Amino acid sequence: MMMKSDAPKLLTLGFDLDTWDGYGARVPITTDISLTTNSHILVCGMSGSGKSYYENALFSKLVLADPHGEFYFADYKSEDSFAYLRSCPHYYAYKNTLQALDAVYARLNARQSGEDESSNPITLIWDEYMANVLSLVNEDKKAAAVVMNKVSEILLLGRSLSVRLITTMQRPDAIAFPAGSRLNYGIVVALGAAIKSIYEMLLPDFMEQVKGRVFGQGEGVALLQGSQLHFIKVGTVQDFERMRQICVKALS
Ligand SMILES: Nc1ncnc2c1ncn2[C@@H]1O[C@H](COP(=O)(O)OP(=O)(O)OP(=O)(O)O)[C@@H](O)[C@H]1O
Repeated sequence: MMMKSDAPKLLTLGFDLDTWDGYGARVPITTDISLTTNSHILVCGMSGSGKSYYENALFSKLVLADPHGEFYFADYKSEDSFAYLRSCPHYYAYKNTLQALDAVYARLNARQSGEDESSNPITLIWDEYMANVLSLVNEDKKAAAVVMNKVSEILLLGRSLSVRLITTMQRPDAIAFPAGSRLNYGIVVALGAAIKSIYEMLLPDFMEQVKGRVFGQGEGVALLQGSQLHFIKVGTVQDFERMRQICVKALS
């Protein structure tokens, strides 16, 4: 049997934006990422909103929160933000991103069948998921559907099997998440300009609270478990070298 620990494990998502801007105080916004909660994370925002910067910072914080975690990184765009990860065995760029998905999906299936009795958290971080899916759809619709179904299965079944998905994209259109699986992101972060159509998809019940808000780069909203809305500021990374070392080690 999988041995599961449901002790709370806290991940800091950012800092309360209004307290920071109003009083200069950094009040962390944290969330439980133990097996008792749904800790799939969706990060979205337009180009330049600070997604990649946030992803690096979040990745290193997650490694510290999940010291026994296993990590895979799929980097579809494969540009400079994650270049330092290129030599890591669990880093998969451009056309190889599906290998990361297949590795994680196989682990999900092995845990589901009972063949794999481990329960340490397995996390797949997938940068530019939507762009990757759109490109697959253009190449081969059936193959793209298989990929989207695997992603949906991870979103639907991952929590209890300790398999987590973190995806970033500009617009999280429902088309890339069959069977309504987008609802299974327990943590949703939208950075930068408040795009009404994106908020309507992700925060339909919170439109009044976000009305009139303006967000700059590295600022935005975080919705936790579909019910707690926060306005967050990512803040600056204090020690890039240490952050990179933590991420490299996690993918090695
Ligand atoms: N919180 C932050 N603090 C300081 N600089 C930031 C922050 N967020 C982003 N930046 C800087 O802003 C620029 C754009 O950020 P980033 O590349 O993360 O955006 P992006 O949303 O990933 O854009 P794209 O989708 O085009 O890759 C980068 O130079 C990055 O270093």
